[in-house]
Amino acid sequence: TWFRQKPDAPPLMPGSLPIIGHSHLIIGDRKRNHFKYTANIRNIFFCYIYLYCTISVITDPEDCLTLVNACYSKPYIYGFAKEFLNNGLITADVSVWKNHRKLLNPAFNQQVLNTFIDEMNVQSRNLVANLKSEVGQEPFDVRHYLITFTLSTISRTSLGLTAQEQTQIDRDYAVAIENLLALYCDRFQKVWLHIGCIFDWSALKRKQDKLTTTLKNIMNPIILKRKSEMKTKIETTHYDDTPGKFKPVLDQMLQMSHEQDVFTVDDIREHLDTLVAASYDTTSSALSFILLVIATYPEVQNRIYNEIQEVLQNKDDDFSKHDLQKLVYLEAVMKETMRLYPAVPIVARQIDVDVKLKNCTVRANTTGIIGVHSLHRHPLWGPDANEFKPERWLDPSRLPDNPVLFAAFGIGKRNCIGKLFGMLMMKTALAHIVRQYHISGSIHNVECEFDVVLKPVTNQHIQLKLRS
Ligand code: HEM
Repeated sequence: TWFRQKPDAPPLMPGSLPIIGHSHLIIGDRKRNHFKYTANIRNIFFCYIYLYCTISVITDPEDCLTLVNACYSKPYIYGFAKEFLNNGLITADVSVWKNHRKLLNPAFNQQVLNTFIDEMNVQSRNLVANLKSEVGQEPFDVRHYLITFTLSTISRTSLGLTAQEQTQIDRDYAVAIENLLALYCDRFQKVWLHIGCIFDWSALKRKQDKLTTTLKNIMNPIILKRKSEMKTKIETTHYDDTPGKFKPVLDQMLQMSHEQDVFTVDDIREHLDTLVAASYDTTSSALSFILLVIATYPEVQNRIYNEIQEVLQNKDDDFSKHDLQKLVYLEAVMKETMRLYPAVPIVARQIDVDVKLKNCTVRANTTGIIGVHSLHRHPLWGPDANEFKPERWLDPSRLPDNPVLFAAFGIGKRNCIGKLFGMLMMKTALAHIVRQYHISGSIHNVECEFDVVLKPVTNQHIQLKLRS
């Protein structure tokens, strides 16, 4: 109330009642909590407003940029994952984040990513092979196939694992990390467990400790083993540092740690766990939406298929970096889907200092929410902002001038470090799938759930037919 009384305070969202604010809008049965997509987003915003009276949802592109350039901290709920991810980029305090992000940025540049394409092809072929069991069958939920694909690709390229280590990641690590992320969501919804001393005595905390220990016990031996192998190679001058050669992110961090004395073993584990946690749910969810869109529009699917046929000389070859660059229509479809159905529909920042926006001031010690979903359907996209039109991405004059309006990977300096990685991994997988299968289904009646990311959960089934 004190904040709202200030003359330059942000306007209050409609629907607020005295004392209870917007909380009446989130009371309802399970069905109501499974809103259709747009309603679901509204629900999320209300939920936030209910939980934190001092929250501002920002949807003006210039204001969004002003805010993310002024504030790099994350709100306190990110602290739920601190015990597990600590100095990892998502949860790190600003001083550590600035330093580590600068060090890690080169590990995700285009040159390095090009060396990951072979592995992406291998994992995409595995995905296509796994999907074979669904060909000609009833409609099915593709999500768990996509999770397996994403997890294998990210762990192979980040960790460079042996087949045996990879099996453990696919089996034990995947289950534990999924359970841990679900646990954070559970805590988020039980507001009383936000209070540290109450949470510390809860069954949820005991479960969290067990899962965190399991995950640390899987990752730590992998790092220590590789560290000692690398040390031996460096000491015996057998270490191959040829530029352009595949080097997993783990090896890049170990090399930095050796040469610049920067990362501890704990830091490295936290970064690797963060990469897995930040990538597998987001990427598999984005891929689910894209497959659903491709399934919905047969003419779009045909155009993608024809583009693939034109680009590949030998129809069964792997996709090279040049082939992938030429798949411009596929990329347009990916971006347009991420615009209409962003896997991360909101991004949050802790506001550390008063920030003056165009028409109001958001106060220090409150939370700012960047409304990604609203930016993506902003009137600046034109009168067809709510329509699926991939062609707009092929003609720069049809795109809004302000790039902030596409925020699927966040905006500003603390945006997604895996943006290019995610796009490359998804493009390779989609090209392999569309080349092999004809997909049918519909996105129109899909209902979504929002936990860590937004994902399709009802009416999301697709069907596959082998292409002749
Ligand atoms: C389609 C796939 C993906 C989507 C939609 C996505 C989206 C996002 C978004 C919206 C953020 C938050 C930015 C912010 O707070 O402003 C983020 C952060 C992050 N993402 Fe992604 N991401 C994807 C894939 C990946 C992949 C493949 C990786 C790893 C290789 C990754 C690693 C990260 C990390 C480490 C952060 C934290 C960055 C920081 O705070 O410096 N993401 N991502």
